[in-house]
Amino acid sequence: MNQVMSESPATDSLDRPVYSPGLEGVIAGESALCLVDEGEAGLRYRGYAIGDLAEHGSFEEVAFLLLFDHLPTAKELNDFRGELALHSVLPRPIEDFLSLVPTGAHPMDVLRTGVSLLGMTDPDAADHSHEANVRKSLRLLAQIPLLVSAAYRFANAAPLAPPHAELSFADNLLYLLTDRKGDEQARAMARVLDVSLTLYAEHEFNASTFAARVTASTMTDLHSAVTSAIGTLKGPLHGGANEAVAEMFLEIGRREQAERWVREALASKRRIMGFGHRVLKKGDSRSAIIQRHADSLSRLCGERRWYDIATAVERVMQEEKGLYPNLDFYTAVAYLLMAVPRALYTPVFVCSRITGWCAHVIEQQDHNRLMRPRALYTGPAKREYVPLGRRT
Ligand SMILES: CC(=O)SCCNC(=O)CCNC(=O)[C@H](O)C(C)(C)COP(=O)(O)OP(=O)(O)OC[C@H]1O[C@@H](n2cnc3c(N)ncnc32)[C@H](O)[C@@H]1OP(=O)(O)O
Ligand SMILES: O=C([O-])CC(=O)C(=O)O
Repeated sequence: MNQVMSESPATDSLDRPVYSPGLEGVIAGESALCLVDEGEAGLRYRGYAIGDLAEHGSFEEVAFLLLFDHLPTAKELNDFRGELALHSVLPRPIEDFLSLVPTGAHPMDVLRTGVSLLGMTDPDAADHSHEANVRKSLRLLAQIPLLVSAAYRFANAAPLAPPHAELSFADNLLYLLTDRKGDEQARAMARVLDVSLTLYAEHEFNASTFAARVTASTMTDLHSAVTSAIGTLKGPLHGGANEAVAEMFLEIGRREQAERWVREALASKRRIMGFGHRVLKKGDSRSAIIQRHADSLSRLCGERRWYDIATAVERVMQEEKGLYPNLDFYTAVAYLLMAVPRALYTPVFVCSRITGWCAHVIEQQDHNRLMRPRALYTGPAKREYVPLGRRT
């Protein structure tokens, strides 16, 4: 603890408890994982600038940094990759579970239940220590891409894809999601996917991470906290937005239709997915990074349609609402180019954010205080109980 916190709730000038709808602006805890700053400091993971990590690092380095507090040496990175390869296997009950999934279930729902099941089969299921939490985190990081891929392939009666231990995390994920690996386009796609995984890995007390920390603060198991987080990420105001952005691009169809589509949507009070942010009111620095990569990938693939629609939508949103794109917006352009199945966009977010969630759960439980805020009561005052037989 750097600061001494007052034990009584914060009050305003009239001595009323401070209430902020949606907890906007509320400091709800301490964390050494991520700095979200709209000023010069920008976005940093454990002190490292996001631009440096995305452009010069790899997602595996970022995952190691978040879980172990320092950037890995070459040997540590090699050992980390080896350990992930070792854990790249799904236990038998997962296969049985996939055969029971109802047709048409969303992969995020399959993932939520699948991770819950992984919690029951984890060799450290009964151990909630720091060391066990780290081991569980590594297993989840290795298992989630397999679960995402298996769920999708099972639902589409496609053969399961085995993981390739010699591939990087992003190369392997691209292969699991799209069957692509090795050629020039696939290498460029995997590089952009790697950047997007780095950008998605961590973002302070966003809704899903906060849900994970609230759950973890009861000192329950790590898989329970991750299950809470997956359910929270799924919503379209949070991680579900990346899939919704792609749906919007498909609905718009052609660049020439973008302006009219957006103006009509705004006139009918629709929210435009991929714009706005609770904290980043002057723009999301991650967006410029993924936009640059989506642009180069569009050129390489000779497919400008999605990028052109996106820039047209962005221009109208700037003019009409003064709102900036968030990370989900140009990420959808990149994933469309990679031909990632749309229902897997938010599960790909999970493949990355699992690192941030696990690091937060570990941090929460290492310095725990139960999260239990208060509510401002708005219900009726005293009411007399009327026995059932006399109620009209
Ligand atoms: C990785 C991530 O999770 S990033 C977020 C992904 N989510 C999305 O892209 C969904 C679309 N965006 C939104 O719904 C919002 O911007 C949120 C939920 C992300 C943040 O919202 P808040 O901080 O609560 O902003 P709030 O809802 O108060 O909006 C402020 C104003 O901007 C408008 N606004 C905000 N976002 C949008 C949007 N995407 N489209 C249209 N108008 C918007 C609101 O209608 C409101 O206008 P008003 O003052 O005229 O009523
Ligand atoms: O911080 C937030 O509220 C949402 C977000 O951008 C993220 O989770 O990456």
